[in-house]
Amino acid sequence: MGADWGVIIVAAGKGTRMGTKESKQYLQLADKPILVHTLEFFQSLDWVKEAVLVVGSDDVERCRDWVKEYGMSKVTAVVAGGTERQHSVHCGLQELSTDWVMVHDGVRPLVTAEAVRACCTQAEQSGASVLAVPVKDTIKQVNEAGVIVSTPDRRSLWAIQTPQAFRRVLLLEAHERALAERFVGTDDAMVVERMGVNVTVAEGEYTNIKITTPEDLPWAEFLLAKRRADRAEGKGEQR
Ligand SMILES: Nc1ccn([C@@H]2O[C@H](COP(=O)(O)OP(=O)(O)OP(=O)(O)O)[C@@H](O)[C@H]2O)c(=O)n1
Ligand SMILES: C[C@](O)(CO)[C@H](O)COP(=O)(O)O
Repeated sequence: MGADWGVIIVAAGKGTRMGTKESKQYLQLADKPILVHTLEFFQSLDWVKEAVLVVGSDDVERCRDWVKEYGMSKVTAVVAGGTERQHSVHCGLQELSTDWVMVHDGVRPLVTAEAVRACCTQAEQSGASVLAVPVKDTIKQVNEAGVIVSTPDRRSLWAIQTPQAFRRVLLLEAHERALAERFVGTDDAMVVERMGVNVTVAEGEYTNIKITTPEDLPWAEFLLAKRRADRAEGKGEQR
């Protein structure tokens, strides 16, 4: 990686689909809250110089305490997010000064350095790149009556993940425009794509799951335990 990078970790969601009283990013995964795993991961990447954490307004103080407690020296700001994920990213963007930025979901704690490196390397070449994996199932488009209306060619379908990596000025301009035009998308690539800018995909890993619904939790526990066991045997990524 030629450049210094910053990362915005968005964790201001309510976790409605998880259905727990405590928002999912604060649930325990093995020995630590999910969000702490994610923060520790980015703290460990040598090309990441700055991190901004975006959380719900009621959680800012406890997260600032965690940043101190867990020694997250790269976290330069903990700020309150907005009503939609996109608004939370916009809040985080105001706090970053690096030329290159990644946006990452706080609830994707199992991303690997190899995948993030691939995404950042590709972004430095193309200006905008996101991690993604080819879709493994046959996908159908279904209408309101439950009837299949089309079967898109699977070879062109990718499941999009984070991090999503961009030149900061590009992402800022795209977010400002989306805000002014009241466009709300489900990821950052969408706000950049609509400006007519090409966003490339970098192939990631199926294990970079977004913890979304209750069945994701035991799956994440398993993947984390396996990764730790592999590391103890000197296999896989060491950090
Ligand atoms: N207003 C929001 C909404 C989401 N997020 C963050 O964006 C990431 C991906 O969103 P998702 O998995 O959809 O999380 P939630 O919005 O919390 O989940 P749900 O849609 O089930 O309520 C999460 O880390 C979430 O905290 C955010 O920072 N601000
Ligand atoms: C950005 C994302 O992680 C890509 O998969 C996703 O769009 C996040 O939010 P969602 O609410 O689950 O769509």
